[in-house]
Amino acid sequence: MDRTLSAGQPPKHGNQPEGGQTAFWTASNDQLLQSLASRPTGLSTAEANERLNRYGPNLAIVNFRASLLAKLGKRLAEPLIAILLIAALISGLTGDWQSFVIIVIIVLFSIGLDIAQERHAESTVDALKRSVSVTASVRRDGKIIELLVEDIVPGDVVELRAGELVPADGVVLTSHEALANEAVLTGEPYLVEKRPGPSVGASLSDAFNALFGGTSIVAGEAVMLVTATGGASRFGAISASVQENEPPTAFERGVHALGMLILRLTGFLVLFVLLTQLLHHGLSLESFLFAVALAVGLTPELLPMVMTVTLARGAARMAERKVVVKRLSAIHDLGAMDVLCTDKTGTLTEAKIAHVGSFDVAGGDSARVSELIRLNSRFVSGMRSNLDDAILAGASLVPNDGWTRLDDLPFDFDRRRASVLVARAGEVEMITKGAPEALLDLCTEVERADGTRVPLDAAVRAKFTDLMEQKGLQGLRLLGVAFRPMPADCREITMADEAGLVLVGCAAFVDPPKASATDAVAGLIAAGVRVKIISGDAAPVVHHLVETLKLPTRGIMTGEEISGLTDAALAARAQQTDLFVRVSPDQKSRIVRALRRRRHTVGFIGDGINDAPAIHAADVGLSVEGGTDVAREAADIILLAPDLGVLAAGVAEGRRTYANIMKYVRMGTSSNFGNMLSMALASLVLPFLPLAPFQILLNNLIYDLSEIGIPFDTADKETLARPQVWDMRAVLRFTLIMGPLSSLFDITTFALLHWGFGTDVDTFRTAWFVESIATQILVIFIIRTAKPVWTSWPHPVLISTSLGALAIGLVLALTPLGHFVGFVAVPPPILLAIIGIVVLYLVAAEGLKRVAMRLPRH
Ligand SMILES: Nc1ncnc2c1ncn2[C@@H]1O[C@H](COP(=O)(O)OP(=O)(O)OP(=O)(O)O)[C@@H](O)[C@H]1O
Ligand SMILES: [Mg+2]
Repeated sequence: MDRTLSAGQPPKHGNQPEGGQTAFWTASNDQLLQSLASRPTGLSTAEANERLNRYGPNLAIVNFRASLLAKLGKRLAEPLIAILLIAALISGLTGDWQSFVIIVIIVLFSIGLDIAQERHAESTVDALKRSVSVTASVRRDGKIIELLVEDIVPGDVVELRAGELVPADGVVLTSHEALANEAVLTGEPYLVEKRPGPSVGASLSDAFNALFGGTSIVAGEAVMLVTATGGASRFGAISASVQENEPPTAFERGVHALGMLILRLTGFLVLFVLLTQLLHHGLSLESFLFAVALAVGLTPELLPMVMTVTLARGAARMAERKVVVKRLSAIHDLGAMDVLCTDKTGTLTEAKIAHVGSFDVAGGDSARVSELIRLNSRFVSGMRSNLDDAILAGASLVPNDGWTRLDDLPFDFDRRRASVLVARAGEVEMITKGAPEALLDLCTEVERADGTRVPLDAAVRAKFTDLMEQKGLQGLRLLGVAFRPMPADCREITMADEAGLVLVGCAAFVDPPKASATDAVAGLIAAGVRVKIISGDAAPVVHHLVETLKLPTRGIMTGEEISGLTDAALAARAQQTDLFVRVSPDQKSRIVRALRRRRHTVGFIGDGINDAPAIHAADVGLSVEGGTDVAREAADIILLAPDLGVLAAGVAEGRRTYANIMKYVRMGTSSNFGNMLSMALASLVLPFLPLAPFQILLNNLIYDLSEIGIPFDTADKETLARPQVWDMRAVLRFTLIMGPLSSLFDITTFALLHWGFGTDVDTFRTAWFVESIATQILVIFIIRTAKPVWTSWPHPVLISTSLGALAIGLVLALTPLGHFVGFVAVPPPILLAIIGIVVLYLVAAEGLKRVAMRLPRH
């Protein structure tokens, strides 16, 4: 079999089964270049365009956005809608065309609204996502260009650096200490070294020369030849299934559980009504249709629409404040978030790092330190950090000092250092820079200002440690600098060479604190969000920052302490601690998981490679526009302006979303449910049905209309002031208080009409219709807020949809138009009595809601 050929000819669409892909990594690079008709300098634009047409875009999920038809199909299959459609069918078959038409309108209305809103939401989110999409450096026409990942084709040659995502499947052409994180593919947290092949084994674990789309480079650099893109790549198939089964948020689970509960209650109620009707009046078509109409009335068919619209509006509003939401449901998590973890650079500081000086072991100014650290930064490969930029800021670009680079060991966040091997006039030296405390442990000697070397004894060590502490407390970030003379024939270095070093001193950097952070943190704390700082930097620097910004924090833990703790012990400690210093990337995510174990809803904001695992582990992962690709890819939300202040606005948005969905839920569980329940009960006592089946449906349709405005509503300051988490007990409490209240007034109405006024069937139904519509709709103004109704003003859209729907209902019931649906003129005394009951109900609801909405005590 010609495996190289099939690797070069990926299918245009479709998911190849995992493992169904050939082991392209067993072919030599020359073979692959040949079969892909490519060369190390890359493709030409013409070739690339032709291939883009042939193979399609490099998207993990081809046509993931389902077609309109598929969306329609999905919705028609939902149980709620299925119930409605069966009901319509039965009505139609039994000749009840009015019910048939009304149910069909309800279905079309709810599905149409839902799909339209979802499409709108998708296009909003897609546009936003595109604005933060990831690019790759591709060799085209002999130049290096930044290209959207989706435009990459088989045969492309891509340059990868630490912090970047691998955009497609391919092989390593050349590499320099490249380490890949393939956890998405293998589940293994270890970093895998990548170097040119071919490899001999066909299994995934042998593929040291293969790079897979969706994994990332965390250290070093590599140049890759793309062999498969889009759905033909290995990760394409996996991510398609992952994406579809994204686990629901706690909030979505709660809403779903409630939906199922209502569904079950509905089933029970319908059977109950059917049975009693059967016993009382024998089998009748009308009572059957009545039961069906009750079921329709009980279904919260607008819930999906309310969820999508509130989220999409939330996303759009957040976009205005330069916050891009990649995963819509993250808005819920943001509203529920009660702990925010942040790294230091960029969020709490300006990330404008400047190299302000260097000192030797005795604390004196040192030009030697500056010279060595510059050599290191100049020759080191891999990710260029902002510290390197600061070091090289003043230096000339191509200094003619005779030094040449032989080899290097790029920076990674676990070693926290970087080394270069350099030579000049036969003299070979390794120069290492990194976190000074750790560097100190690798040193055996120190170089003094006069150039002499002395052993690094306890006294020197203590003095130097003291010095670092002092400088750190002044807010200076430090990088230690050391060197090691190497044999003249040395051409390569390994990690084992990073020992027996000669310490020279430290370079000092400033990164000004961000003044706006003080208010932003205060705002978050006032909103019930605890802020924790998780930094790879040293304790004194973080302390200084916290003091300068006057951040209220308690407790501190170091990475060293954390590494000695079990997950359970860490969970207990992490809750009480706000500062974490010298932590590794892995520890950042351990802290996040520990806090989640303690039932906190945790946010994590960061920009580096070292933050990506924690961003991924958090309930809501946040990154910033300038962050590394891996961090931005792992994030659910991206801040275009790295400002914690906008985050407070995002949190408020999440809570508003939550509040509005709760309004719909409360309406459904109390007034609507109460009404339907009353009707079921009344049907047992009354010699006739309280409403004709299609009148119930009409009632339901008008009620639905009144609720379209809910997603637009405003939320009270009090609601925005604390994290909002789905609380089933609170929902049940509300239902058990407000539901019976509504039933009480319904039954009073029944009694008054039937026994008090002794009305005939049609008058009864007309009057009941008016009472039912008015109470159901108007109560929204009461239960939309926990505050006295007159102190909280609803959004104009909600006012108009509610009052508009009410007007339609009243016109239908009280004007000659009502004759078409079986209504008659209601005598004024009855009308007055109904108005009285409605007013009394609203007053009672206003009085009781405080009890019903009282927060559970923690
Ligand atoms: N380019 C580099 N070369 C050598 N050492 C480095 C380099 N960059 C960072 N370090 C060391 O690694 C440590 C951790 O890196 P860094 O401070 O970026 O972590 P972090 O968790 O992102 O911190 P922050 O909270 O400031 O964002 C630094 O304090 C420094 O000692
Ligand atoms: Mg950082």
